[in-house]
Amino acid sequence: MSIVAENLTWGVRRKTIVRGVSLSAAPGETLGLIGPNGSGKSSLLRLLAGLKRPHTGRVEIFGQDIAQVSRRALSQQVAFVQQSAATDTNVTVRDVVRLGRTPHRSALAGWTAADEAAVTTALTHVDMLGHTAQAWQTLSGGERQRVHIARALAQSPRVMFLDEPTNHLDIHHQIEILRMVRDLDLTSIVALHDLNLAAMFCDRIVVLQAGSVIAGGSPENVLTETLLRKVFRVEAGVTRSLYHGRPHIHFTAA
Ligand SMILES: Nc1ncnc2c1ncn2[C@@H]1O[C@H](COP(=O)(O)OP(=O)(O)OP(=O)(O)O)[C@@H](O)[C@H]1O
Repeated sequence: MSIVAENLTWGVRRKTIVRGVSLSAAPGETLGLIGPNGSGKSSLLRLLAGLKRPHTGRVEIFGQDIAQVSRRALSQQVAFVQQSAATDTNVTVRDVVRLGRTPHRSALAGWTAADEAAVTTALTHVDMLGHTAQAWQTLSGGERQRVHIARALAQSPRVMFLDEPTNHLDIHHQIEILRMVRDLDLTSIVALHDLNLAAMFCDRIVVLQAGSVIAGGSPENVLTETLLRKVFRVEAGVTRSLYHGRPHIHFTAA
């Protein structure tokens, strides 16, 4: 397994936010994390990426307990695309993406051709090569999001955590980014609000409710009308799409 989490619990003061979560992801798998607002998706991703320490439980990435690994060693393997991540203002798009190479560079070595190639490939993947020299603060919301994804890709991670990566993106780029995440040769766990996109692009889906995993499995097995009613409080019909063969959710407007 690429990622194994066992019995993760975390909270603040008397509030438990992540409750006994166990999950795993196989090499190359795209695992979707869904759940209502406040169900603990971002908190869980931060635990998995080692940005927060769990109160109980452990996370292993490629067999190593992340609590025992240095931050630098961890960031050579793991990239995290956070929700609305801030970036210093007086920098270009290229500068932001170059930061992704930091974990792979030593204090003595200069900027290498391999670093340059990783940056160019990452910018190409997110369709931002034409904006390389543009000032970060002049980008649109969706362009900023794509540049943050490029920074994570430039890190050449083996595992990627993405928190709502399709926020701010138009439908073309939502589909392009998720297709890319699915097709990249790395393991990813991605929090998504759009359940139809989760159905289309995730190999498996884990459902969080009030900090606990209440369902997990293939999109077909997880995205049922009963679950949508119980967890998301919506009435919906689920059919098999004629276009991609995955479940498609039809919400009622009445
Ligand atoms: N540091 C903190 N202090 C207090 N409460 C917190 C803290 N971090 C998270 N929470 C609370 O924990 C709950 C889960 O938050 P989290 O951001 O993990 O949920 P989420 O599923 O990602 O939500 P959304 O879908 O709205 O992004 C929320 O009620 C949030 O207010």
